[in-house]
Amino acid sequence: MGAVALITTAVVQNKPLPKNMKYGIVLDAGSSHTSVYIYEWPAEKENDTGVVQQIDACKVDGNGISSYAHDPPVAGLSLQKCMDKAREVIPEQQQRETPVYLGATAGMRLLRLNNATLADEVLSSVGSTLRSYPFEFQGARIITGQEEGAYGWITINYLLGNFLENSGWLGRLKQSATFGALDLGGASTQITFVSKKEIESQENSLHFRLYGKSYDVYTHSYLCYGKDQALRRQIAYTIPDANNSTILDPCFNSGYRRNTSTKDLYSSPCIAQQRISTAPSNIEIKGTGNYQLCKQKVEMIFNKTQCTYSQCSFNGIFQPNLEGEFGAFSAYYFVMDFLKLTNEKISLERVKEAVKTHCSRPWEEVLKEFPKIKEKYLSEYCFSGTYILSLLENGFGFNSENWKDISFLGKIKGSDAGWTLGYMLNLTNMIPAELPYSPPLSHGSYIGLMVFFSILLVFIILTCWLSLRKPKCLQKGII
Ligand SMILES: Nc1ncnc2c1ncn2[C@@H]1O[C@H](COP(=O)(O)OP(=O)(O)OP(=O)(O)O)[C@@H](O)[C@H]1O
Repeated sequence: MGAVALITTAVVQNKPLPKNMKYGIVLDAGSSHTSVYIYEWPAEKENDTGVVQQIDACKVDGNGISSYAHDPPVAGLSLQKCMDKAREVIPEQQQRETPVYLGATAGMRLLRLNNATLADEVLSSVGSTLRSYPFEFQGARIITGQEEGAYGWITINYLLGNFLENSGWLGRLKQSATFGALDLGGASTQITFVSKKEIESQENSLHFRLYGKSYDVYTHSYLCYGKDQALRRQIAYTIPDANNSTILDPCFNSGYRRNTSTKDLYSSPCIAQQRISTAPSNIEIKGTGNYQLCKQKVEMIFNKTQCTYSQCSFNGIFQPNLEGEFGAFSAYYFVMDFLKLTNEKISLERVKEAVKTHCSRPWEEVLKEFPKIKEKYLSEYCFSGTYILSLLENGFGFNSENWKDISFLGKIKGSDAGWTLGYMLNLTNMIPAELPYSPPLSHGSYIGLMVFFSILLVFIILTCWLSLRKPKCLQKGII
C-alpha cells in the first residue's frame, strides 16, 4: 500500500514502475505555465541527505497547458524544447527506466468545467508528444485540489527533513513538527496543515502514515482564488461602473493602462456570477495606485457571512485554528521576493507599508527601475501584494502575532517548493508508511557485547566459586 493511502485517485496507470529507476520527470501543467522537473534518486550511501533531489527544471514557453486547445502544434513545439532538455540531462542508458508523469492543475480544472471534451483532447494531445520520447510515460491527468494541497505539504516537509525527524522514538512521542503549506497558483490556492482539533468537514480531512508516524491533516483548495483569477474577478466587479469603457483601478500603479476584452475576461467560469450582458466589448483599465482602495475591492471576493461549522475561513469553508509554522510558495514567494519581503523578521505592519508604498509609485518609475521584468508581472505586483495580504489575513486568519510563523520559500535544498516532488514520491512509493526494520545494534556491536557478557559471566562464576570455597578451608583450619 502506498504511503499516501487516502489519495486513492493518485494512481495514474496500472503500469509497473521501471525496475532500475534513478531519475523521474514530472510535468506541472498549470494555468499560466507548464514546468518540467527532473529528479534524481540518491545514489546508495553516497548522498548524505538521503533525499530525492531536483537536478534540473525547465519552464515551457506559452500560456499554460490550455494553449494546447488553441494551437496544438505550437504548444507541442515549446513542450518539446523542455523534453529535449530532459533527454540531454538524463543519461541515455537510464532513459527507458525513467518515469514521466504529467499532472494538470487548476487551469485544466477550469477548462474541464467549461468543456470536458476539450480538456480530454488537450491531455491526449500532450500525451502523444510525451510518448514520442524514450522515457517511460506513466500518464497525464488532472489532479484534484486536495491532491495539490497534500503533495505540496509532503514536498516541503520531505525536503525540510521533518518526516524523518518525527520518525525516531522521541519524534513519535512529541507533537509532530511539520510545516503547513500555503500554495498560491494562477487559478487556485491551497492551504494544508496538521490540526490537533477535530476536522469538522470530511472533504477537508486527510490521514497519512509516513515513516511510522500518523498525521491528521487539514487541506482545502480554493478554485478561482489563484492570483490571476482573483485579478479577473476584481476587475469584473468594476465593470458595472464602467463609464465610457474606462475603469479606474486602484490595484495598478498610476499611469498604467491596459486594454482587456470582456469576452476574454468572461470566458472564465470564475466570473460566471459577475457577468453583465450590457458590458462593453473592450475596456480600458487605468491605474490609480491606491493600496487602501485596492484592498477594499479585493476583499469583495471573500464572503465571510455564512458558515455552518463552528468556524470558517471564507465562503462557508471550515478551517480549524492555524497551528505551527507555514511555508508559503509559488506566487506567494514570487511576489514577496520581488517586494523584498521574504525575511521572517519583517512584521505584518511593515509588509503592509511596503505594499502600500509600491502601489503608490508611478508606473513610469517602476518600469524604469525594473526594465527586465516581464511587464505582465511587473504591472500586477501592487494587486498581487494586496491580494496576498488579504488572502492571508482576511481569508485564512493570519495576524500580527502569527505572521512570523510564515516562511516564504522558493527552493528548499535546491528543489522547488511545489506539489510535483510529493506527487512523484507517492507514485514511486519513495515514502514508506512504516519505518523499515533496523536492528538496534550493528552486527559488530552485537558480537562485542556477547564477548563482553561472556567474560563477565566467567568472572562472576569464578568469583562465586572462590568465595564459596574459602569458608570451607577456613572451617577446616579452625577444626
Ligand atoms: N516571477 C514572477 N513574478 C510574479 N508572478 C509570477 C512569476 N512567475 C510566475 N508568476 C505567477 O505566479 C502564479 C503562480 O504560478 P504557478 O506556475 O506556480 O501556478 P500555476 O501552476 O499556473 O497555477 P495553478 O496551480 O492555479 O494552475 C501565476 O499567476 C504566474 O503567472
